[in-house]
Amino acid sequence: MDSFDQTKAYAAQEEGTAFFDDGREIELLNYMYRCPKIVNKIRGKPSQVLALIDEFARTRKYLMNVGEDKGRIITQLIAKKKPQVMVELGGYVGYSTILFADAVRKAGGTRYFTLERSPEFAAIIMALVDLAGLLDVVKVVIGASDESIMRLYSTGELRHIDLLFLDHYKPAYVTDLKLCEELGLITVGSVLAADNVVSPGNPPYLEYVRNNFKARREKSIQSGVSVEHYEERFPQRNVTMYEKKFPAQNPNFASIGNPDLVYESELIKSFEPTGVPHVLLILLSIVCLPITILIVSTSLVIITIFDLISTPKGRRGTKPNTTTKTILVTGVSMTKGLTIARLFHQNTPHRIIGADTEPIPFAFSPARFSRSLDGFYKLDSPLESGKAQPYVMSLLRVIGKEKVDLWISCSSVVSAMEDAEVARLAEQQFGPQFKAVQFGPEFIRLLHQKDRFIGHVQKLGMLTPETHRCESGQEVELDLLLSQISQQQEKESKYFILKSINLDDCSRTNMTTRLLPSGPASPDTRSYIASLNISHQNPYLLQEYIRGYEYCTHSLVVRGKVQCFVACLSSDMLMHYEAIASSDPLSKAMLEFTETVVEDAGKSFTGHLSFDFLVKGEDVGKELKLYPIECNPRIHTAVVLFQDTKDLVARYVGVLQGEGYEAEEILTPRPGRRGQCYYWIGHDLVTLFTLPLLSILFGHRSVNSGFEDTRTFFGHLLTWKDGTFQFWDPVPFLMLYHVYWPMLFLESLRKGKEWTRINVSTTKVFLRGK
Ligand SMILES: C[S@@+](CC[C@H](N)C(=O)[O-])C[C@H]1O[C@@H](n2cnc3c(N)ncnc32)[C@H](O)[C@@H]1O
Repeated sequence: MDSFDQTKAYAAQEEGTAFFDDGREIELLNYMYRCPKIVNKIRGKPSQVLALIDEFARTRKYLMNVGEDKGRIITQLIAKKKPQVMVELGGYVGYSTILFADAVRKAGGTRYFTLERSPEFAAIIMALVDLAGLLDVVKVVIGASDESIMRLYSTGELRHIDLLFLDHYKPAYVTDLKLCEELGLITVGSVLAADNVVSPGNPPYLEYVRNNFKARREKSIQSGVSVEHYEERFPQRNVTMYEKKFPAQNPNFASIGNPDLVYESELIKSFEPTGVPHVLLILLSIVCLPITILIVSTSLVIITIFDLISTPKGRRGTKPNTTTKTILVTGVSMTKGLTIARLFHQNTPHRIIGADTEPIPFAFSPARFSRSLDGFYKLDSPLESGKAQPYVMSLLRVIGKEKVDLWISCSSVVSAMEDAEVARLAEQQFGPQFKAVQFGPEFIRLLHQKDRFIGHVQKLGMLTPETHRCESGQEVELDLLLSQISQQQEKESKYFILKSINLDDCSRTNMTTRLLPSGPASPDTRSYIASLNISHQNPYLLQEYIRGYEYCTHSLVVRGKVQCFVACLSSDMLMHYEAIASSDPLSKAMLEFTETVVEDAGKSFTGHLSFDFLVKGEDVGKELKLYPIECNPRIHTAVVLFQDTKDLVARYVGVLQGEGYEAEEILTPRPGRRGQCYYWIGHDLVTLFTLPLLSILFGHRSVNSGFEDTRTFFGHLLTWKDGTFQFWDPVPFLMLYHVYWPMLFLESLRKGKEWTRINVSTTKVFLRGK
């Protein structure tokens, strides 16, 4: 972001409410018209009218205008989105009206509505808009915003809003937005720009536009169509700001909004989890270090005493005998791998070897320090070298050197194909005594790629979202059109999203998705499609957008039989996992789907398998419809739900035993002492504790809403289970938060990169270059 030019600063904003409506607006009007020569010079020239308003605000009195800096962000948005119709809530003296209406006209737009409650201010807007020569596009609408919206809608003057700028009474942002949604003025493709949502803050607005479909649906069911008041969630000064001028600011219309609309949101100048400065996170790690040391040393002392007084159960020091096997677990830096290694350590006499890549020197894998491992190997990363060979070779070397009997592959998406190749090569090289929990290359090729997987599910005769593989922008447009023609009988119109087929999970997080309506592509849709550079080398999947909850599953398959299974609500961003009861019809339906895929694959199918589904019809009495959207033929973090299920190891050991040893009954997670909810404290500490606290401190959030998050944080701390911390094996936790992450943050600081997303459970950080 460019730095702010101090010479352009407005006069300081006066304390209290006396920074507007004290005669200064009329003073401004006189200032603008004080000299006929100046008036003639600036008439019809919006930029010069704005320059004179800026001059007044700099040299005379402060004005609560959007200003040059923030104004530029919106004019750039206008140039990009080219709205035909733009609406502004809160016009004041017309600064933003002139700036944006000029930009809209230049971008080919035809109408700019500015809604201003004060008749005096509205009169000033009219006078200045006239001076700027913009009366042909601008319509000044006097009255409370919701009444004006309703009137413009019912008279037919306003049918659709392409761009909505919210800059009026903060508690009315959500109620007005909902009204626009319900009236169909805001639809898919509409763009919202809201001022002051970060500072002084507008939590209800941010919450509303950022809620996913599920949260919006729940919220809309809870609040129904009652008139919502958000005043208590704002600092007093935001609520009373216009009190003198408009004593009552209650919403006049109860609106449910349109819960089916999901917004993409972007914060400019933010205090959000995404991109929290590395320094802050390093500081947090330092501040928490004494507490972690206290907890870890206490558990170490207790374990040592316990080990001394009890008959040693551990296998360290005991000589391996013929029944002791060597188990290799890859991906042990991630919670999923560590969970498997720990379960083996606690419940079998076998030797456990861990292996994983380490992104930079000194960012030691936390698993190196786990009591569960008898050895650790660093693998060459396929990401760093850009080649599969070094990774494959390093893994084969470990298998050979350690004479591994069973390899449990828990690696991540970046080595999906490589792991399958290692399994094939190792079976050839080390003979039938070597076994792997890893599907072979033929299965990975079928399931890993999104389009092949959907095709395969269709072949099995199961439901899928409408999906098209597209190798050019024209193909996308044609498919959107054909879809509309084929669905003319249906009441509901379909929306689509575009997913890159080549992108892996890491790149996917940086991808912005847009909802595309079926039918002829609008210029906006067309330019979005063009921006993706879809080609034969860069194919995309045009997939029907299913409005529903997203679920994921995890299963272990041995020789074509499902051995363990769990389903939960997708929680990629929240990092909270809670199992759905195996008796739940939804869980049963997902298991049935899994079994159909597994059965089709036959007896050579051994590995971890997980699916992502979107689900429609969960309401009582409706037909449940599962739409598989992706298959991940590898272990899922949801395996953490098996942390207290010791029978799981027997299912893995079954791989070493011959055919016929597979259990008939499918294992589901056994609830631990703290139930079946897992979280990662590092994630919650930042998102639910530190950031809300900082936001309150900087006045970005009201105390009430900030404390709501803090309460949730303590609730998790007391009743949920951390994915990494185990009392008998506490050092990986210490290393994760006080060595691994700080090293990674220091490295990204050195490289000048910002992070966009952190996954504490998989120890992955996604960076964006500056
Ligand atoms: C921050 S100022 C707008 C500044 C303006 N957008 C600009 O940048 O030049 C907020 C304006 O919203 C108006 N306002 C407050 N409550 C309103 C409501 N319910 N409906 C319409 N306007 C309202 C106030 O009178 C004030 O003029």
